[in-house]
Amino acid sequence: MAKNPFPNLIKILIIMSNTILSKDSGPIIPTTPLVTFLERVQQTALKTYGHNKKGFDPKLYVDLSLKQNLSITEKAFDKLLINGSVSVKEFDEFVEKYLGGADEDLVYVHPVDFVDEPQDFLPRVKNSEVRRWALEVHSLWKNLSRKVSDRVIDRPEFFTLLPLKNPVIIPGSRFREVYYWDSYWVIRGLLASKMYETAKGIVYNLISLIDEYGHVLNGARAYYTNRSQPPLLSSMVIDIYNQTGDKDLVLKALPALLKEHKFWNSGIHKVLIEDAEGTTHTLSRYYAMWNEPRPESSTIDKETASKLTNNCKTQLYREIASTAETGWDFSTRWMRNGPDLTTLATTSIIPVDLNAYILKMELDITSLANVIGDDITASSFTKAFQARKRAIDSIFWNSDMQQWLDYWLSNSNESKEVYTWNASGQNKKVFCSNFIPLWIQLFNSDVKMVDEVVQSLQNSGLVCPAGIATSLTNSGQQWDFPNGWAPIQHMIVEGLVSSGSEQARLVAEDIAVKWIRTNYAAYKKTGTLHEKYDVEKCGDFGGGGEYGPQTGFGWSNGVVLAFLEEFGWPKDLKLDCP
Ligand SMILES: OC[C@H]1O[C@H](O[C@H]2O[C@H](CO)[C@@H](O)[C@H](O)[C@H]2O)[C@H](O)[C@@H](O)[C@@H]1O
Repeated sequence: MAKNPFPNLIKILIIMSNTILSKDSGPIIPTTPLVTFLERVQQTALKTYGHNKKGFDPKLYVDLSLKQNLSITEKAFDKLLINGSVSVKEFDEFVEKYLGGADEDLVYVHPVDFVDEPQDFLPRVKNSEVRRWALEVHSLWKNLSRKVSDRVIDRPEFFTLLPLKNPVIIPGSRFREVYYWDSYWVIRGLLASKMYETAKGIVYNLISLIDEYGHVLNGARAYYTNRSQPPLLSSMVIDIYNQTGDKDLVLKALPALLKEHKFWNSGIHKVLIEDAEGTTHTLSRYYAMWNEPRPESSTIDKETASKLTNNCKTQLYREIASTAETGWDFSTRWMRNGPDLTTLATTSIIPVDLNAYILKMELDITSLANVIGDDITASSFTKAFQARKRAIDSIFWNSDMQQWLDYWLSNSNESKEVYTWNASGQNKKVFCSNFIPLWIQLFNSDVKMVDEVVQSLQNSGLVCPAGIATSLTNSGQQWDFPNGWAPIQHMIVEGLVSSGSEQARLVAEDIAVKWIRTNYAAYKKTGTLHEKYDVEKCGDFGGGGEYGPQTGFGWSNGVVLAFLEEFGWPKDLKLDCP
């Protein structure tokens, strides 16, 4: 990674954070003075524009940069606010004079390995219309490719963007920086596009974040240092290795993956739970190191918490940030009383998908250690994945429902070091995450069992004309029906394919076709793939996301290309929705 904007400060603050305990007794990683200042600008913008500014996006303000030193800028800002409020004209003039635009820190870069038609591109796609469209999707990588501008490298303290060394692929729209778990599907697509250098560069960037912060950040911004996102780095590394055979990547990635594994299996992320047979298991949960409003959504979080007491506010802010760590921000999946956002209880849940991802990480670390002949690591991680397999079977599996269910930790257990499993702790509500273990060979090698789980998926109501929905609850939240529509269905599909069950493969292909068609419909309407869809009607998507029209969505590109690579396209099938 390039120069650290705050040389030793971040390290000192992280060390201090281990000892600072807030009222809700979790650790905190303090944010930077620049983020705190820009949050003030954000609050003032909302107050100044009021409801006159359509589509007010709080994130825009913490993505602005400084034109001169923070102290000079803050002085000018304080002077502006001397009477408590400011006119729209004065505020606009201040922003113009002192702050740089939100899109000036990452600049366009042509990906070095992009060619219009890669050799051996999607060999299974024979249908000429689909091939033409797939090449257009492939060319969308160019729209989403960025590198950190020279100004950020020269003056990192003026920016909230973190100075990553290699180019990145961004999700698009208001998400102007690289994101952790989005990068997994982006890389799957880049591999289909044969863009190996771009894919490796992204992985090296994520590794540099582990070197610097001990975990992969939610995204590459100073305000994301206090949380991670679903841990999929090992999957990115193994997928790239399987296609390129690059051992150097493995050598560089392995130490970082070991550090990341520790992050998810120690401190607040680690949970001990004793099952019905008296065996104690170690599992992991999401838990952000933050208990204030998320800087990028501060005005929204304050509004959400406005009716609570101060103690409850602190707790809610922790839950909100922890939910952002899940990647599913927000969903009734994390609420005690959906759709009431103030009842978020993410830190009290042991999630199925997180533990499946960590088991996958353990399997990947074992394989990667074998590649470089590190027998000690391979053998200790073999034990680790076997133990987590037993834990997942014991804590999450529900044989009546034939799926794996999130486990809710009971309040009455809170003061104990080891929680006690109780059948009533399993959340019986259906989410697509209940089927994520299928992605992993240890859970998909028994064809009879896979067929039963597939049956339960098909009966669940989650399989819609647009693919697999995230939940069955219509809460208005982004990760609930009918908005919730997750790229993680790619993992379910991949698991069904690798199970070897004929029936499962047919179901997988059907889901992939639905998903591709929906994205095609979105593309025809907007010239880009879309983040959100109406799961009830293939292709009739709802409204262009929360914050206006999208300009691309990296993970959708990735999943479309990965599905086309696996299944090709049936010759006479139409791309349009039926
Ligand atoms: O700005 C609010 C939140 O935005 C992000 O979450 C959403 O977009 C991400 C980028 O595509 C995606 O990874 C995530 O799953 C989405 O819910 C961000 O990750 C949150 O931390 C942030 O608070």
